[in-house]
Amino acid sequence: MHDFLTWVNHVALAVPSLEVAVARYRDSFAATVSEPLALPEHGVTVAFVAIANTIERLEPLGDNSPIASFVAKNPDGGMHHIYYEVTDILAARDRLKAAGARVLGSGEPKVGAHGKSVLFLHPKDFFGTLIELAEVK
Ligand SMILES: CC[C@@H](C(=O)O)C(=O)SCCNC(=O)CCNC(=O)[C@H](O)C(C)(C)COP(=O)(O)OP(=O)(O)OC[C@H]1O[C@@H](n2cnc3c(N)ncnc32)[C@H](O)[C@@H]1OP(=O)(O)O
Ligand SMILES: [Co+2]
Repeated sequence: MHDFLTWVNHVALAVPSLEVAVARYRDSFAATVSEPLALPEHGVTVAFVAIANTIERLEPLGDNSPIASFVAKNPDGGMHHIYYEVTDILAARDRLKAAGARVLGSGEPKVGAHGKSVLFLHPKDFFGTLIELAEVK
C-alpha cells in the first residue's frame, strides 16, 4: 500500500438532476441510495449510491457552484472526480505541491460529505481527472 494514498472511497458523477440520477440507479441496480445532502459550502447537493464501493452523485447548488461549468459542458452528466483517502492530508498536500501539483481553492482543507477534511487537485495535472483527497486516520 502507498504510504499515503490508501483507498478509493468514491467515484463522483456530476449530474443536472440528482433526483433523476438517483432514481435511475435505484431502479436500474436496486442500489441503496442515501438521502440528498445539501452542502452550500461546497456548492453541491450530493447523494451516495452504495453499490460495490460508493458512487457519489452531485448537482450544482447556488450561483457559484464549482461544478456549474462542468454540468453546462456535460448536460447529460459525467464522471467528475475520484476521491482518494489519505492518512495525513496536510503531508499529502505538501508532498503533491512539491511535486508540482496544483491544490485548488485556498489550499486549506474543507470538511466534506463524510465529515472528513478534503482537498482537490487540478484535473489538468492528472490527465483530465479531478482528484479529491480526504483524510482518514
Ligand atoms: C460533497 C463534498 C465533497 C465530498 O466530500 O465528496 C465533494 O465531492 S465536493 C465536489 C464539488 N467541488 C469541487 O469540484 C471543488 C474542486 N473543483 C473546482 O474547483 C472546479 O470544479 C475546477 C476543477 C477548478 C474546474 O472549475 P471550472 O469552472 O470548470 O473551471 P474551468 O472551466 O477553468 O476548467 C478548467 C479546465 O478543467 C476542465 N475541468 C473542469 N472540471 C473538470 C473535471 N471534474 N474533470 C476533468 N476536467 C475538468 C475544464 O473542462 C477545463 O478544461 P479546458 O476547457 O480544456 O481548459
Ligand atoms: Co466527492
